Amino acid sequence: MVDKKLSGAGLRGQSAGETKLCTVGKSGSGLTYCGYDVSDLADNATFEEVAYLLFNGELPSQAQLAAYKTELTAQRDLPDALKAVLKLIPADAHPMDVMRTGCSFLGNLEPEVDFTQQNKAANRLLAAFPAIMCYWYRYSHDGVDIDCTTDEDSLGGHFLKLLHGKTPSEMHRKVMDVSLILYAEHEFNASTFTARVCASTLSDMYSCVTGAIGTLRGPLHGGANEAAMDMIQKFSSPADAKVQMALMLARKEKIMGFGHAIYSESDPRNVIIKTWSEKLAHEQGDTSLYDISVACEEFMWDTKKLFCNADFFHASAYYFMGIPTKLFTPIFVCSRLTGWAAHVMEQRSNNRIIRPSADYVGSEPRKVVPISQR
Ligand SMILES: CC(=O)SCCNC(=O)CCNC(=O)[C@H](O)C(C)(C)COP(=O)(O)OP(=O)(O)OC[C@H]1O[C@@H](n2cnc3c(N)ncnc32)[C@H](O)[C@@H]1OP(=O)(O)O
Ligand SMILES: O=C([O-])CC(=O)C(=O)O
Repeated sequence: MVDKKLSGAGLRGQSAGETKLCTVGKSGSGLTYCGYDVSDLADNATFEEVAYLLFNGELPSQAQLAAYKTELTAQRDLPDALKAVLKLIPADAHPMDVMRTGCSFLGNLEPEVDFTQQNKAANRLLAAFPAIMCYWYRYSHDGVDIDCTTDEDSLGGHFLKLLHGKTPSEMHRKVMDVSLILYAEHEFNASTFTARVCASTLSDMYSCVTGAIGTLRGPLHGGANEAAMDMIQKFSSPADAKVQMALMLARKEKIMGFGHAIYSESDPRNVIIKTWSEKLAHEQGDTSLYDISVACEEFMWDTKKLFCNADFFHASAYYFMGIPTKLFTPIFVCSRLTGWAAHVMEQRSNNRIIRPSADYVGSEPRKVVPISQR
């Protein structure tokens, strides 16, 4: 086997197509959606505006946003047949498997019959994902058959109310909204590339998204926010974090929530969610988990020059809002659905089946020896 880095393993550094949707790490850092800096969007737009931007290429006017939100709000409830399926999934199932099944099953009930329905299918999934996650969670964990509609205006607020059964604070609504914006789109990351490969065969939207969910599930990708949470909860103090992490590195373990395939200097989403994590820590009057997280960040930079990616401070931020760890990656799904669907639409608009080649490193040509002689 040749050296992974020299051989271009993981297609690193190779262009696999064009996109108008996003730039990532152009100068070591930096993230833009359709030309807008992500920090500008996080400060001055809502997640629904970002979803509209990714699907339409432009930010909405006031009237367009109002119409879009009305459309989304009307589609939040789930069909009874889907609720019945979600009720069958046990409490110890992984919620990403629930999301995958929920997406796939909805595709059976409301198929995307042809590509003129692509926006309809994408918006339906966007509106329904919080309920798919929370309906299953509340039924399997609390035995409650929740109402899948709420009076919350934003998707983030809607999710929090479904989960906690009470009206979220203004600050929690804002943090959810920012989080959904930060996770919305990221060029040809592994899950989006999965969706584009699937789209390139002219498959349907639900298949593209179902495949992408499976790819996001892994701890080297979206699953890192859960893995980071599991790790920081094991540390008793900032000093302990540094000792434990040194031991992990000595054992050649990966530290989840650090490093990135594209950014070389920093992940611009980190500073934004870190700021909110700190505010949430102060709001709830216990900064110990935030302090431990900061110690992890300092240690990884000092010892390995590795920086936090988007996932690391999302862990503590979600924790401070009372979100169970196992739902962290499904929230990523609720957001990244917008990027996936936008890429599916872009792929379809100028399609050629994605089919790279492989360098063959197997046996020389040989003949089949009859089974009795092997
Ligand atoms: C939203 C997202 O999906 S962001 C990514 C979320 N994933 C994680 O946080 C998982 C932890 N991080 C990682 O596994 C990696 O950094 C990835 C998967 C994100 C990127 O992988 P790659 O592009 O292959 O990493 P890269 O080639 O830059 O690694 C360089 C070196 O740093 C090491 N390294 C990279 N990240 C880490 C880490 N988190 N912990 C310890 N070592 C690391 C690699 O093992 C490699 O070491 P080596 O030269 O001795 O082999
Ligand atoms: O781009 C990547 O490889 C991973 C990532 O940060 C994301 O998908 O948000």
